[in-house]
Amino acid sequence: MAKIIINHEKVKNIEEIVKICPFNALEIVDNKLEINSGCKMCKLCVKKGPEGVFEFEEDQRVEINKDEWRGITVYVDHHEGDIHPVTYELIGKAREMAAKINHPVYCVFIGSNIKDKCDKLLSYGVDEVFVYDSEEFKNFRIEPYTKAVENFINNIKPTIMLVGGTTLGRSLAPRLAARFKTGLTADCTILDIQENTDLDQIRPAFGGNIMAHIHTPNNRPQFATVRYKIFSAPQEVEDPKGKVTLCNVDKKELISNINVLSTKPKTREVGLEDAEVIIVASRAIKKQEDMDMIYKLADVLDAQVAGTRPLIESGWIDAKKQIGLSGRTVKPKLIITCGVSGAVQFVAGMQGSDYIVAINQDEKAPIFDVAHVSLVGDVYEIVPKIIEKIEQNQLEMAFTVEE
Ligand SMILES: Cc1cc2nc3c(=O)[nH]c(=O)nc-3n(C[C@H](O)[C@H](O)[C@H](O)COP(=O)(O)OP(=O)(O)OC[C@H]3O[C@@H](n4cnc5c(N)ncnc54)[C@H](O)[C@@H]3O)c2cc1C
Repeated sequence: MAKIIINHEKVKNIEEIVKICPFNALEIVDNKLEINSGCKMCKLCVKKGPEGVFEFEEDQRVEINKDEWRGITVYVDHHEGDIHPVTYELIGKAREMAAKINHPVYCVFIGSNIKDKCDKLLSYGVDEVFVYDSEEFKNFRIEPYTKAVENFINNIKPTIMLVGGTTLGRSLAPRLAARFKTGLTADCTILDIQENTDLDQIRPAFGGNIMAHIHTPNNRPQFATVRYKIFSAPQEVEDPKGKVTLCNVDKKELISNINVLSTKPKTREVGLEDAEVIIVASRAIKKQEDMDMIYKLADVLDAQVAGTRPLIESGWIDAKKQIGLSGRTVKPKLIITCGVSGAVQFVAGMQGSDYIVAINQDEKAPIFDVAHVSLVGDVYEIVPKIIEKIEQNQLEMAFTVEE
């Protein structure tokens, strides 16, 4: 890591020097100039400070041998052996990338009494599942789980680690990346691989206004988290050939400061992510009472109702029903957007939907760029017409007439 060094013997006017830093990272401690944790490494002090006081020192970069790191690994996210579907989606992406560089696909599976759950992973075409099955892993506790994955990485040296962007994954992946002093890109929306095994990690940045392309060229493994429903689960293979390898970590290494006294299962809500049909309300809906029209449409299509951020902010819809960059990512079979403009931050959360029907009175609305069916007109006229047609059992007509 790079650092900034202070040559104290060259410091003359200490009060003036501390003013240089716009982040207040320079301070006087016991009459001595110090750099605190507010330092952003902007190097302004080096450029603007008195000559010779500050020096920027970059560590010598140690070249890694990329050939020593083989395999794309998916961390198996589960609760008591019940595997989270994001795991299968990541296996699909891992297989696709592994085929390009001729690497194997691995899973690392940590828990208690989980050995017999490996068949499902193998059925998705995984080459090898590394299982850490022990009483110590009964409940997720960050320290022992980190230790097990650390053990796996040290032994197998995978070039990539893919982790679901779940509550658990978001806790585990950064800790591991820090332990291996390597990069982690959170919430990737696109992943690809280069011939030299560098991972192309693409995700929206700066409020969704740009797509950042991130690489980790000098470190291994490369960590990425991906939210549920970004990728699709692959087809199961007919004749799985992968194998299961049991692994162990010395119990002395599995010390935790967390003692789980009891656990209470939370009843799983059917979230937006699971909906097959979604109706999206937007700022085009003028009054809260008008939401009845949206709920009616949802009712006849057996759909869930979601909203754009302004609607959530108005309090008309629960925050869990927000679609987009700062909300949920969905991939339903059908999504009908009612007056949504199609801001990038919204589209980022739904563009993978199978069939997108968009209603907007502005024919230039960006939502039409991703829509399969574009209905240009007033949402207050079109939605009742769709409801009427569906009630008359003319679902297909509802769209073809207005197309
Ligand atoms: C960091 C950041 C994160 C964000 N995250 C999210 C997010 O997760 N989700 C999200 O939704 N937004 C998010 N936003 C906000 C986003 O930029 C947009 O402001 C928002 O999506 C717009 O919502 P809207 O389409 O309802 O409203 P508007 O953009 O105001 O669009 C209203 C649309 O309604 C149409 N219209 C009006 N009346 C009618 C009518 N009678 N019939 C038909 N059409 C009509 C108009 O033509 C217009 O296109 C985020 C913004 C930032 C900066």
